[in-house]
Amino acid sequence: MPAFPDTKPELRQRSLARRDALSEDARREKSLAIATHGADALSHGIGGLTVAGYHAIRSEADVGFLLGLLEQAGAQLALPAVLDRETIVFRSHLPHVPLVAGGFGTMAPGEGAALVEPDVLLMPLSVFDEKGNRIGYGAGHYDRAIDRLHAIGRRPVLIGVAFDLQEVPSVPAEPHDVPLDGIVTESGLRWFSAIPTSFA
Ligand SMILES: Nc1nc2c(c(=O)[nH]1)N(C=O)[C@@H](CNc1ccc(C(=O)N[C@@H](CCC(=O)O)C(=O)O)cc1)CN2
Ligand SMILES: Nc1ncnc2c1ncn2[C@@H]1O[C@H](COP(=O)(O)OP(=O)(O)OP(=O)(O)O)[C@@H](O)[C@H]1O
Repeated sequence: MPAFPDTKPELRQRSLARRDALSEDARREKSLAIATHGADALSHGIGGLTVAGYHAIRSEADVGFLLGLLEQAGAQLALPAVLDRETIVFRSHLPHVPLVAGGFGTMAPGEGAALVEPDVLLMPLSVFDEKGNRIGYGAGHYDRAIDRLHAIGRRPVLIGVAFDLQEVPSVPAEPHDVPLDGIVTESGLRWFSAIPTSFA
Protein backbone atom coordinates (compact mmCIF):
# COMPACT_ATOMS: atom_id res chain seq x y z
CA MET A 1 0.00 0.00 0.00
CA PRO A 2 1.42 3.43 -0.87
CA ALA A 3 1.48 5.90 2.05
CA PHE A 4 -1.08 8.14 0.31
CA PRO A 5 -3.34 5.91 -1.78
CA ASP A 6 -5.18 7.61 -4.63
CA THR A 7 -8.70 8.77 -3.86
CA LYS A 8 -11.70 7.67 -5.92
CA PRO A 9 -12.06 11.09 -7.63
CA GLU A 10 -8.36 11.07 -8.62
CA LEU A 11 -8.56 7.53 -10.00
CA ARG A 12 -11.79 8.37 -11.84
CA GLN A 13 -10.43 11.55 -13.41
CA ARG A 14 -7.22 9.92 -14.66
CA SER A 15 -8.97 6.84 -16.00
CA LEU A 16 -11.62 8.89 -17.82
CA ALA A 17 -8.85 11.04 -19.35
CA ARG A 18 -7.18 7.85 -20.69
CA ARG A 19 -10.53 6.63 -22.02
CA ASP A 20 -11.37 9.99 -23.61
CA ALA A 21 -8.02 9.90 -25.44
CA LEU A 22 -8.99 6.77 -27.41
CA SER A 23 -10.02 7.56 -30.98
CA GLU A 24 -13.56 6.71 -32.08
CA ASP A 25 -12.14 4.00 -34.34
CA ALA A 26 -10.20 2.45 -31.46
CA ARG A 27 -13.28 2.49 -29.22
CA ARG A 28 -15.38 0.87 -31.92
CA GLU A 29 -12.81 -1.85 -32.57
CA LYS A 30 -12.43 -2.59 -28.85
CA SER A 31 -16.22 -2.56 -28.39
CA LEU A 32 -16.52 -5.17 -31.15
CA ALA A 33 -13.91 -7.34 -29.38
CA ILE A 34 -15.89 -6.91 -26.13
CA ALA A 35 -18.97 -8.19 -27.96
CA THR A 36 -17.12 -11.27 -29.25
CA HIS A 37 -15.68 -12.16 -25.83
CA GLY A 38 -18.91 -11.43 -23.98
CA ALA A 39 -21.01 -13.50 -26.39
CA ASP A 40 -18.50 -16.41 -26.22
CA ALA A 41 -18.74 -16.52 -22.44
CA LEU A 42 -22.43 -15.75 -21.91
CA SER A 43 -24.52 -16.86 -24.92
CA HIS A 44 -24.99 -20.51 -24.00
CA GLY A 45 -26.59 -19.69 -20.64
CA ILE A 46 -28.47 -16.52 -21.55
CA GLY A 47 -31.75 -17.92 -22.98
CA GLY A 48 -34.74 -16.52 -21.07
CA LEU A 49 -32.63 -14.28 -18.83
CA THR A 50 -33.08 -10.51 -18.64
CA VAL A 51 -29.88 -8.59 -19.38
CA ALA A 52 -29.62 -4.90 -18.56
CA GLY A 53 -27.03 -3.03 -20.60
CA TYR A 54 -26.69 0.70 -21.12
CA HIS A 55 -26.79 3.19 -23.96
CA ALA A 56 -23.19 4.46 -24.10
CA ILE A 57 -22.46 8.09 -23.22
CA ARG A 58 -19.18 10.02 -23.21
CA SER A 59 -16.32 7.69 -24.16
CA GLU A 60 -17.85 4.50 -22.69
CA ALA A 61 -17.41 1.12 -24.34
CA ASP A 62 -20.36 0.60 -26.69
CA VAL A 63 -22.13 -2.48 -25.32
CA GLY A 64 -24.77 -2.34 -28.09
CA PHE A 65 -22.96 -4.93 -30.23
CA LEU A 66 -22.88 -7.39 -27.30
CA LEU A 67 -26.53 -6.73 -26.44
CA GLY A 68 -27.48 -7.57 -30.03
CA LEU A 69 -25.65 -10.90 -29.88
CA LEU A 70 -27.19 -11.80 -26.52
CA GLU A 71 -30.65 -10.94 -27.83
CA GLN A 72 -30.06 -13.31 -30.75
CA ALA A 73 -29.10 -15.97 -28.17
CA GLY A 74 -32.47 -15.53 -26.43
CA ALA A 75 -31.93 -12.79 -23.84
CA GLN A 76 -34.57 -10.19 -22.99
CA LEU A 77 -32.97 -6.73 -22.97
CA ALA A 78 -33.36 -3.87 -20.52
CA LEU A 79 -31.80 -0.43 -20.02
CA PRO A 80 -31.48 1.81 -16.95
CA ALA A 81 -33.56 4.98 -16.63
CA VAL A 82 -32.78 7.71 -14.11
CA LEU A 83 -35.68 8.66 -11.82
CA ASP A 84 -33.75 11.13 -9.66
CA ARG A 85 -30.25 11.92 -8.37
CA GLU A 86 -30.23 8.73 -6.31
CA THR A 87 -32.40 6.28 -8.22
CA ILE A 88 -32.24 4.29 -11.44
CA VAL A 89 -34.73 1.61 -12.50
CA PHE A 90 -34.49 -0.93 -15.30
CA ARG A 91 -37.00 -0.84 -18.15
CA SER A 92 -37.65 -3.44 -20.82
CA HIS A 93 -35.94 -2.54 -24.12
CA LEU A 94 -37.87 -3.93 -27.09
CA PRO A 95 -36.79 -3.77 -30.74
CA HIS A 96 -38.27 -0.81 -32.66
CA VAL A 97 -39.38 1.05 -29.52
CA PRO A 98 -37.48 4.36 -29.60
CA LEU A 99 -35.48 5.54 -26.61
CA VAL A 100 -36.09 8.90 -24.94
CA ALA A 101 -33.80 11.20 -22.95
CA GLY A 102 -33.12 9.17 -19.78
CA GLY A 103 -31.40 11.65 -17.44
CA PHE A 104 -27.70 12.54 -16.97
CA GLY A 105 -27.24 12.59 -20.74
CA THR A 106 -28.39 8.97 -21.17
CA MET A 107 -31.07 7.48 -23.46
CA ALA A 108 -33.60 5.07 -22.00
CA PRO A 109 -36.95 3.39 -22.68
CA GLY A 110 -39.83 5.74 -21.79
CA GLU A 111 -42.29 5.54 -18.92
CA GLY A 112 -44.55 3.21 -20.88
CA ALA A 113 -41.94 0.44 -20.85
CA ALA A 114 -42.32 -2.43 -18.35
CA LEU A 115 -40.17 -2.35 -15.19
CA VAL A 116 -37.95 -5.43 -14.95
CA GLU A 117 -35.52 -7.03 -12.48
CA PRO A 118 -32.42 -7.98 -14.47
CA ASP A 119 -30.68 -11.36 -14.03
CA VAL A 120 -27.48 -9.94 -15.51
CA LEU A 121 -26.20 -6.36 -15.24
CA LEU A 122 -23.68 -5.18 -17.84
CA MET A 123 -22.33 -2.13 -16.06
CA PRO A 124 -20.44 0.87 -17.38
CA LEU A 125 -17.67 2.08 -15.10
CA SER A 126 -14.82 4.55 -14.78
CA VAL A 127 -12.24 2.36 -13.03
CA PHE A 128 -11.85 -1.29 -11.93
CA ASP A 129 -9.20 -3.40 -10.20
CA GLU A 130 -8.13 -7.05 -10.26
CA LYS A 131 -10.48 -7.94 -7.40
CA GLY A 132 -13.59 -6.61 -9.12
CA ASN A 133 -13.86 -3.36 -7.18
CA ARG A 134 -15.41 -0.67 -9.35
CA ILE A 135 -15.91 3.10 -9.48
CA GLY A 136 -18.72 4.65 -11.54
CA TYR A 137 -19.37 8.34 -12.14
CA GLY A 138 -19.85 8.97 -8.42
CA ALA A 139 -23.64 9.16 -8.16
CA GLY A 140 -24.02 5.76 -6.45
CA HIS A 141 -26.87 4.92 -8.84
CA TYR A 142 -25.76 1.36 -9.53
CA ASP A 143 -24.72 0.60 -5.93
CA ARG A 144 -28.19 1.61 -4.73
CA ALA A 145 -30.00 -0.25 -7.53
CA ILE A 146 -28.07 -3.44 -6.70
CA ASP A 147 -28.88 -2.99 -3.00
CA ARG A 148 -32.58 -2.75 -3.90
CA LEU A 149 -32.42 -5.93 -5.97
CA HIS A 150 -30.66 -7.72 -3.08
CA ALA A 151 -33.36 -6.50 -0.69
CA ILE A 152 -36.03 -8.29 -2.73
CA GLY A 153 -33.96 -11.47 -2.93
CA ARG A 154 -32.49 -11.04 -6.41
CA ARG A 155 -28.76 -11.66 -7.00
CA PRO A 156 -28.04 -10.34 -10.50
CA VAL A 157 -24.74 -11.37 -12.06
CA LEU A 158 -22.69 -8.17 -12.16
CA ILE A 159 -20.38 -7.79 -15.16
CA GLY A 160 -18.38 -4.63 -15.77
CA VAL A 161 -17.82 -3.49 -19.35
CA ALA A 162 -14.66 -1.46 -19.88
CA PHE A 163 -11.44 -1.01 -21.81
CA ASP A 164 -8.19 -2.50 -20.47
CA LEU A 165 -6.77 0.99 -19.86
CA GLN A 166 -9.43 1.55 -17.15
CA GLU A 167 -7.80 -1.06 -14.84
CA VAL A 168 -5.74 0.15 -11.87
CA PRO A 169 -3.84 -1.92 -9.26
CA SER A 170 -6.28 -1.14 -6.45
CA VAL A 171 -9.59 0.68 -5.97
CA PRO A 172 -10.35 1.87 -2.42
CA ALA A 173 -13.64 0.03 -1.76
CA GLU A 174 -16.16 1.49 0.69
CA PRO A 175 -18.74 -0.58 2.61
CA HIS A 176 -21.58 0.31 0.18
CA ASP A 177 -19.56 -0.77 -2.87
CA VAL A 178 -20.73 -4.07 -4.37
CA PRO A 179 -17.88 -5.86 -6.19
CA LEU A 180 -18.28 -7.16 -9.74
CA ASP A 181 -18.61 -10.88 -10.52
CA GLY A 182 -16.76 -10.40 -13.78
CA ILE A 183 -15.34 -7.90 -16.25
CA VAL A 184 -15.34 -7.95 -20.02
CA THR A 185 -12.77 -5.90 -21.91
CA GLU A 186 -11.27 -6.09 -25.39
CA SER A 187 -8.90 -8.80 -24.11
CA GLY A 188 -11.54 -11.17 -22.72
CA LEU A 189 -14.12 -11.92 -20.01
CA ARG A 190 -12.56 -12.52 -16.60
CA TRP A 191 -14.53 -13.87 -13.60
CA PHE A 192 -13.69 -12.57 -10.10
CA SER A 193 -16.20 -14.86 -8.37
CA ALA A 194 -16.91 -18.53 -9.00
CA ILE A 195 -18.43 -18.71 -12.50
CA PRO A 196 -22.21 -18.32 -12.03
CA THR A 197 -23.96 -21.65 -12.71
CA SER A 198 -25.85 -20.26 -15.73
CA PHE A 199 -22.54 -19.61 -17.50
CA ALA A 200 -20.28 -22.40 -16.16
N1 LIG B 1 -24.35 4.96 -20.38
C1 LIG B 1 -24.64 5.03 -19.10
N2 LIG B 1 -25.90 4.96 -18.71
C2 LIG B 1 -26.19 5.04 -17.37
C3 LIG B 1 -25.18 5.22 -16.40
C4 LIG B 1 -23.83 5.27 -16.86
O1 LIG B 1 -22.86 5.40 -16.09
N3 LIG B 1 -23.61 5.19 -18.21
N4 LIG B 1 -25.53 5.33 -15.06
C5 LIG B 1 -24.67 5.12 -13.99
O2 LIG B 1 -24.97 5.33 -12.86
C6 LIG B 1 -26.90 5.72 -14.76
C7 LIG B 1 -27.04 7.20 -14.98
N5 LIG B 1 -26.25 7.91 -14.05
C8 LIG B 1 -25.25 8.77 -14.36
C9 LIG B 1 -24.67 9.47 -13.32
C10 LIG B 1 -23.68 10.40 -13.59
C11 LIG B 1 -23.26 10.61 -14.90
C12 LIG B 1 -22.19 11.63 -15.19
O3 LIG B 1 -21.75 11.80 -16.31
N6 LIG B 1 -21.76 12.36 -14.13
C13 LIG B 1 -20.84 13.46 -14.07
C14 LIG B 1 -19.41 13.05 -14.38
C15 LIG B 1 -18.59 12.67 -13.20
C16 LIG B 1 -17.09 12.79 -13.47
O4 LIG B 1 -16.64 13.02 -14.59
O5 LIG B 1 -16.32 12.68 -12.48
C17 LIG B 1 -21.33 14.57 -14.98
O6 LIG B 1 -22.56 14.82 -14.94
O7 LIG B 1 -20.55 15.20 -15.68
C18 LIG B 1 -23.81 9.89 -15.92
C19 LIG B 1 -24.80 8.96 -15.66
C20 LIG B 1 -27.83 4.93 -15.62
N7 LIG B 1 -27.48 5.01 -17.01
N1 LIG C 1 -26.38 1.49 -1.19
C1 LIG C 1 -26.24 2.80 -0.91
N2 LIG C 1 -27.04 3.40 -0.03
C2 LIG C 1 -26.91 4.71 0.24
N3 LIG C 1 -25.97 5.51 -0.30
C3 LIG C 1 -25.14 4.96 -1.19
C4 LIG C 1 -25.22 3.58 -1.54
N4 LIG C 1 -24.29 3.34 -2.47
C5 LIG C 1 -23.63 4.50 -2.68
N5 LIG C 1 -24.14 5.48 -1.90
C6 LIG C 1 -23.67 6.89 -1.88
O1 LIG C 1 -23.54 7.35 -3.23
C7 LIG C 1 -22.38 8.20 -3.35
C8 LIG C 1 -21.51 7.76 -4.50
O2 LIG C 1 -20.94 6.48 -4.24
P1 LIG C 1 -19.67 5.96 -5.06
O3 LIG C 1 -18.58 6.97 -5.06
O4 LIG C 1 -19.36 4.57 -4.62
O5 LIG C 1 -20.33 5.94 -6.54
P2 LIG C 1 -19.96 5.15 -7.84
O6 LIG C 1 -19.59 3.74 -7.56
O7 LIG C 1 -18.96 5.96 -8.59
O8 LIG C 1 -21.36 5.23 -8.59
P3 LIG C 1 -22.27 4.11 -9.28
O9 LIG C 1 -22.65 3.06 -8.28
O10 LIG C 1 -23.45 4.89 -9.77
O11 LIG C 1 -21.49 3.57 -10.43
C9 LIG C 1 -21.67 8.15 -2.02
O12 LIG C 1 -21.97 9.37 -1.36
C10 LIG C 1 -22.28 6.98 -1.29
O13 LIG C 1 -22.31 7.20 0.10
